[in-house]
Parts: sequence; C-alpha cells; structure tokens
Amino acid sequence: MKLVGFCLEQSMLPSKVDSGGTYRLLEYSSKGDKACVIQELEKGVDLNVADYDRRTALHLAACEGWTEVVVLLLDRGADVNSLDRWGRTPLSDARSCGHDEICKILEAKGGIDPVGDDSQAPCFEIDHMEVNMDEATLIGEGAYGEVYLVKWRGTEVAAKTIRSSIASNPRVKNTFLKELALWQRLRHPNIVQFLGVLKHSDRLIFLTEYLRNGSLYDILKKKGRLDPTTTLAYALDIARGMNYLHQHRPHAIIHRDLTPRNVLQDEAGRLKVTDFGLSKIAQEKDSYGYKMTGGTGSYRYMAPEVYRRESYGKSIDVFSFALIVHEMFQGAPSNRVENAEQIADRRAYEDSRPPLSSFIYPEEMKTLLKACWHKNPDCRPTFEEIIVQLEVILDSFTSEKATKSRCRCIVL
Ligand SMILES: Nc1ncnc2c1ncn2[C@@H]1O[C@H](COP(=O)(O)OP(=O)(O)OP(=O)(O)O)[C@@H](O)[C@H]1O
Repeated sequence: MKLVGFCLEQSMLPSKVDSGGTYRLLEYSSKGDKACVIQELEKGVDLNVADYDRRTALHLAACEGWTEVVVLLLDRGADVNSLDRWGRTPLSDARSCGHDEICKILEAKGGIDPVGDDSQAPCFEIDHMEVNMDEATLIGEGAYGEVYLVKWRGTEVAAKTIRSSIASNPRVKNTFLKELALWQRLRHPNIVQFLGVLKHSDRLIFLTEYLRNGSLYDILKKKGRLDPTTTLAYALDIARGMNYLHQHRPHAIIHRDLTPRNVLQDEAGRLKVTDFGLSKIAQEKDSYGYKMTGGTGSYRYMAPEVYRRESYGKSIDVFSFALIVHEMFQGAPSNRVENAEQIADRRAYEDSRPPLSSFIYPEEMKTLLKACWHKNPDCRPTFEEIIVQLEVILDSFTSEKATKSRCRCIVL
C-alpha cells in the first residue's frame, strides 16, 4: 500500500505506538474472542500482562461476562487476584457487572473481592468527608459545571461538580445518576474511569480518574497540527474506546457528544474518552428550556441527522470521530471563524464537508474519512472496521518510514 503526503521529522514521532500483541490479547479478551486469545497466547504473549491501568486479560473477560475466556485464562494460569489501579480484582468486576457464573468460577479458584459489596450498589457512593473540597484546585469548566483536582484516599482524582440549576431538577438528576451507574460498570484502557458519586454532599459531585495532560482540545491548541504517526495512534485510541462503548451489551452506548474536549490524555500519552451519554442531560435540559451545548463546540462535530433532529444510531459518533481526526491532521477545526451552528447547518442541508488536501492526507486516510462522514449513516464504517483500517495505515506508514530511513543510511 502506498502512502502519500507524509513528511515529518523523526523527533516528532511518539515514543511508542501500541499496536502489538500485548494490546491484542487484552482486546480479544475484552471482546470474548476465544480463538484469537488462544492464538495470542500461543505466540508467547504474557498471560498476566496488564495495561496502563494494570488491567489484565482476566479483568476484561470477567467484566464483559466471557465465561469461556475466563475459564481458558484461569486454566492457563492467569493470576486470579491481580489488582488493577483501582484495587479491583477480576471477581470485583464480575460482581459489579452481575456475572454470577463467572463469580463462582473465580471464587472456586480462590478469587477474592477486596472492594466488597459496595461495587453492587446502583452507583458507588463515597462519603463526602473523604474529599476535602475546600482544598480543591479548579482545573476547568464545562457546560455542566466545574472540574476540580482533589485528593481521595491518597490519589489525585478529578471531581466534577454539577451546577445546581441542573442538579436541582429531580428528573435531570435521576437521568444523570442512571448514566453514572452505567459508566461505573465500564472498564477499558481508552475510557476514563468513573470512581463514584459523593454522598451527602450539598452539591452533585462525582469522581473520575485524573488525566494530567488535559484534553485533546488543549493539546491541539498548544501544539497545532500533529504529525501523522501521532494522529494515527491517537485516532486508534479514540476508536478503541468508542468501539468498546458501541459493542456494550445488551445496549450499545452512544456517546452523542464526541469532541476534542471529551477526549483526555493520561501521563503515558494514551487518549481516553469521557462524558459519554451525558449529553442526554442536555436533551433533558432542552425540554426545560435550556439550549443544546452548541455554544461549547458540539455543533462543530454534530452529525447531519442529529442537527436535523431525525432518528439516529451509533454512526453519529463515527461522523464526529472523522471531524476530530481531520482536526488532528489540520491542527485546528476547519472553518474556525465561522459560527459552529452555521457549519452544522451547511453540513446537514448542503452536504458540506471539510477539504482534504493531498499534501496532508494519505489516500487511504482520505477514503476512510470520506466514508466516516458519509451523508448516509448506513454507509459509515463501524469502529471495529475503522480500527482494522487504521492499523493497516499505521503499519504501512511505519514500515515505509523505516525503509526510507534505511535508504538514507546507505547513501550516507
Ligand atoms: N478527568 C479529568 N482529568 C483532568 N482534567 C479534566 C478531567 N475532566 C475534565 N477535565 C478538564 O476540565 C475541563 C472541563 O471539563 P468538562 O467535562 O466539564 O467540560 P468540557 O468537556 O470541556 O465541555 P462540555 O461539558 O461543555 O462538553 C476539560 O476541558 C478538561 O480540560
């Protein structure tokens, strides 16, 4: 495969692009693909290998309810009580996700659950006395409220406060807590980890892991255009997180507000998706006279069918994803000076799309982006398909670069 238009400095490459066997073992375990898990193990991938959040293949399979994969991993000697960054074992995950059969299997192998019964609560509650909000540092502000950096049980975490104008409405608060209860069940290396909701607080506050490097919006504002390898690695991170949400059972989770502000970066440089489903609250607000969050930038990434208020499905997130990838290649949103609502309007009614210059985009990337922002939602690829295509583009780009640098060595 030939890639055109890439021209970058070696020093701009990220130190590590994670597309190897380790990641695949975790991905296949999370998807319940037993045959592929066996294949990876036979290649010699370490059974107890963990991701940045110290989550192993057994954590992921137990959390997703893949009994056969759990049995396979245990039979091959997986550590039944490995602890992730949040102190959870595979049994803690199986319990909070209600996978009773897997709980029995893990218990029979000596599995313990240090998190205990708390994990079965509808929404994990944390006593507000455990967090001193008077010592909180303001990190940012969004449509729903302020975000603070706080300490909880010795760890730096983010505390998201919800404006009282929103939280005081019982219906909105209920929807919100339901979304959080769903979020607490999700575990994936590319999804921001929810930690719990503060109990007995006069405000509605919830805790998530703290991502030191801020949002993709901040990164693009600081660095401008990203080099193609970084863009492809970041696109893969977002696509993997989104694929996990879309493959959630029994119902797919649609993000509805995928924007660079809702993608955060951890210390290891990995991107994680956050705030999925919370835009439902914006819709609730609508019926109480609030406006959608277009002012915060959401219109810029909005699929035409959402703007036209038609029924929509998972592929609205694919549309937003394409615009984010485009923005990483460009360094800024297209039509920056134009009003976001006007842009959404032209996309919805005139089929307008951002330009794709041959100098910046490899041909395969152009084809992929055009498919992702296709006007017919049914013609857009799924995130599973996008991941496969991005991996091919990244592989061929990396090997083409290696060949080029070898050639340069020979000349020297
Ligand atoms: N878990 C987190 N770790 C570190 N920083 C965070 C975290 N969550 C949010 N932030 C920072 O706080 C800012 C505000 O976040 P918030 O989610 O409230 O709003 P937003 O996503 O920027 O906008 P909107 O809510 O309107 O979509 C973000 O832009 C980000 O820089």
